[in-house]
Amino acid sequence: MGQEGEGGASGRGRCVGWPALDERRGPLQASLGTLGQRLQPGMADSAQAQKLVYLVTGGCGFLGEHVVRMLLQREPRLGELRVFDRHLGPWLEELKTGPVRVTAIQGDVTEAHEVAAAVAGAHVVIHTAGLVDVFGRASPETIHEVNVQGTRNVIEACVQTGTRFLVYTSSMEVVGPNTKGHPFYRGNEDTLYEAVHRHPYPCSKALAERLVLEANGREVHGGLPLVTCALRPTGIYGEGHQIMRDFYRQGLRLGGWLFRAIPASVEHGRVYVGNVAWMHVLAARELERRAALMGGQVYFCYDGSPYKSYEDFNMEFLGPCGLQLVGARPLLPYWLLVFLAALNALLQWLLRPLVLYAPLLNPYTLAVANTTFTVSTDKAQRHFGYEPLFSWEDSRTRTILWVQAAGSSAQ
Ligand SMILES: NC(=O)C1=CN([C@@H]2O[C@H](COP(=O)(O)OP(=O)(O)OC[C@H]3O[C@@H](n4cnc5c(N)ncnc54)[C@H](O)[C@@H]3O)[C@@H](O)[C@H]2O)C=CC1
Ligand SMILES: C[C@H](CCCC(C)(C)O)[C@H]1CC[C@H]2[C@@H]3[C@H](O)CC4=CC(=O)CC[C@]4(C)[C@H]3CC[C@]12C
Repeated sequence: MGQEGEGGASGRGRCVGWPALDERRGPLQASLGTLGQRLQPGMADSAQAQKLVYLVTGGCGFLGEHVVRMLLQREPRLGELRVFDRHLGPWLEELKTGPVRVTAIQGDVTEAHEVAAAVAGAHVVIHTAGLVDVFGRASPETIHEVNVQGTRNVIEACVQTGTRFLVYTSSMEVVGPNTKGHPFYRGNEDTLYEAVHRHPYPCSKALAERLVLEANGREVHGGLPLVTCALRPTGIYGEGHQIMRDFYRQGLRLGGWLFRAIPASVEHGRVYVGNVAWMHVLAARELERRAALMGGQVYFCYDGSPYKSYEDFNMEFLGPCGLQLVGARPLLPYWLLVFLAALNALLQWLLRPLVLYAPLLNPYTLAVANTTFTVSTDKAQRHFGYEPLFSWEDSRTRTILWVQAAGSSAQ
């Protein structure tokens, strides 16, 4: 296991009301058969020029697409790129004409045999697939199944087939904000914080992250050790960010106005998607060479994005697109927001048999938006030489251009 991060913001908090890890064992072991004997990949004995097979799960999602494109642009050792997702994007077709073999695999991470087939023969797995739901769209069981059991299936597939390097997309949410609303101010991977989760999403990410870190050092098929690490993005923004697009459309519907709900003093950690993708690519590349240092470690994702409240940060992009945020202070008292959030939760529960009611405001999203959570760390730089690829100015410009295009295409 790793040498850093013990006892700090390690995400080994409590998931209130959730099953312990060992209660759900995956069926992969049984279903694999002789799959693991087909290929025995390992970068340790690879010649310098050997081309590598990468697998990106969730490769058609917001982050996954950026990871896929980043690998194609910036990973010279890439020989084949497997993109695994439940829903494949049409944009994948254009990538198939390039020099690197791109294999699109439609599959479900909860299906152990599908994961095993995709992993077999891969040198590196970047596991970004996940169910990102803090709005109550999916059931807690489904979130657990995809995020925890899906991750377990990925780990078991690596072990069975001999894949040695696994990078997991975790989340800041494995640390907090916690249910008590304690601020996490410019914290790092070692900052002490009481991680207590009640919501299914952070619970599932925390459990999955633990699985990944505990799998570090396990012997994979062929006898070599598995090397794993977890990256924890804060709130990701950039091209493809659906919530940003939704806020833009909402603002347009309201005649160009958005109304402040959260005090400007509440700082929220944000990181540009291109930099998060770059961090994944670098971590995956360096895992072999720096296995002793990086194995079993967690890294927050960070870049030069400014510390601001969630709404003020969004205005960095929505402002240049013509929207205005009304109010230097929240227009509604906080108790009223709490009441409205609770009302939304009640309505969601009452209406569930008839219709899915899943507004942005609920007790959980309000608590997250209203709690300071920012990171300040250089661990990724120290461990694997990460420097942001995109400056804040680049990230901002790229995001503005995307919001403008995405917003106008909806009109
Ligand atoms: N969006 C954010 O601000 C943050 C996201 N993350 C993590 O980053 C990862 C990617 O998130 P996003 O790109 O934002 O979400 P996304 O929803 O855009 O992408 C997730 C992808 O996973 C795929 N997927 C979902 N269930 C699957 C299944 N059962 N089998 C196969 N594929 C499946 C989806 O089809 C989708 O393409 C997730 O693991 C999430 O927890 C972490 C921190 C912040
Ligand atoms: C939707 C929230 C903002 C609405 C607040 C309102 C209704 C008062 O205007 C978003 C505020 C913070 C976001 C979350 C945060 O960025 C951390 C996340 C990490 C993840 O791993 C997944 C996404 C998210 C939970 C993100 C979701 C939207 C917010 C709650």
